[in-house]
Amino acid sequence: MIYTVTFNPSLDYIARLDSFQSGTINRLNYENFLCGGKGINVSIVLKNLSMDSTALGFTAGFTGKEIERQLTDIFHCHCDFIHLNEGNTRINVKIKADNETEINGQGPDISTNALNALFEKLSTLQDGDYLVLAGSIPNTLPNDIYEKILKHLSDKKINVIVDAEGKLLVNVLSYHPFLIKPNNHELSGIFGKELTTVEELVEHAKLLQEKGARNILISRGGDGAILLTEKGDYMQCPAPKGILINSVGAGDSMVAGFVAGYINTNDYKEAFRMGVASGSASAFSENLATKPEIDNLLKDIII
Ligand SMILES: Nc1ncnc2c1ncn2[C@@H]1O[C@H](COP(=O)(O)OP(=O)(O)O)[C@@H](O)[C@H]1O
Ligand SMILES: O=P(O)(O)OC[C@H]1O[C@](O)(COP(=O)(O)O)[C@@H](O)[C@@H]1O
Repeated sequence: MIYTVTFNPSLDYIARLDSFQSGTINRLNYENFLCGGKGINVSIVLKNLSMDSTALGFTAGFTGKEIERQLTDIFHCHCDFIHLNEGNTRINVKIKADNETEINGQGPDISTNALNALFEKLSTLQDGDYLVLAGSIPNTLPNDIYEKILKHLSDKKINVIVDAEGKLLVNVLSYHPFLIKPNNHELSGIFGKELTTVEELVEHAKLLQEKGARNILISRGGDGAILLTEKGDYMQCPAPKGILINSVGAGDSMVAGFVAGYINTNDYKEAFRMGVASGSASAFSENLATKPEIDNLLKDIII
């Protein structure tokens, strides 16, 4: 089974306009509310690739209800969220004008009881399962929470994928996650310096491998991606050419594509191709990538 965990889901408010000016009234020419949050997006793209998963995490209030409605009724994903008694799941604002501006909320508090309920659900995972821990946590939680989950599961052989920033990510490395997916900015942030060339990115990703990560997928937006595998090799892939429409969820789609590709083929190169195709297919469409969109790019991706 595949499980995704989103501590901090979001209703993504996509606001499109020709140009955006702060300090004045801006009128939109397109708006939409899409359920989001990193693990949730992974579950949706997995489903688009005909792979079932269970979306776990925390939802609250009217926004939380809308996320569950969309996930179940529109995307046909299986979800098993813990409902928080107070607050509302955040709304993240994505302004698409001459450039992209994102305003991500902080998210509701997660009580100790709710946290315990998640750990209980995770106790049912079994050897061979895949677990995707993705996205930020409300800042009332300690940044070793992903590490605590891995510790809780350490007596089982779970393939853990972590897509998170800073300490939240670095703290899990000693538990040998199957895959981590920093983008180039997140990798730079971990080392406190701007990493731009392939050589610099690979050199620093290797340091994270030395700390325990098995496979590292570095996404680089329109510049493509790099994969370092546990076999000690690395490969890179340019991004397919296309028109950028909405990059929200491109990284999550890449994670979903990689996991689906690996489960189907047991081959890192194929998983990497599927990851790149899925990330770019999402970037080239208004919504998250569908299978036909992914297949259409996949045929031209050569590594
Ligand atoms: N402008 C783009 N053109 C083509 N592919 C893109 C573009 N933006 C993202 N992608 C694809 O999606 C992947 C993940 O995107 P990225 O922006 O790096 O992730 P994140 O959303 O986590 O920051 C990239 O490696 C690439 O394959
Ligand atoms: O949890 P974070 O880091 O605030 O990110 C949440 C945001 O990330 C997304 O999941 C998109 O992620 P990516 O663009 O990195 O794939 C949005 O749906 C959501 O608004």
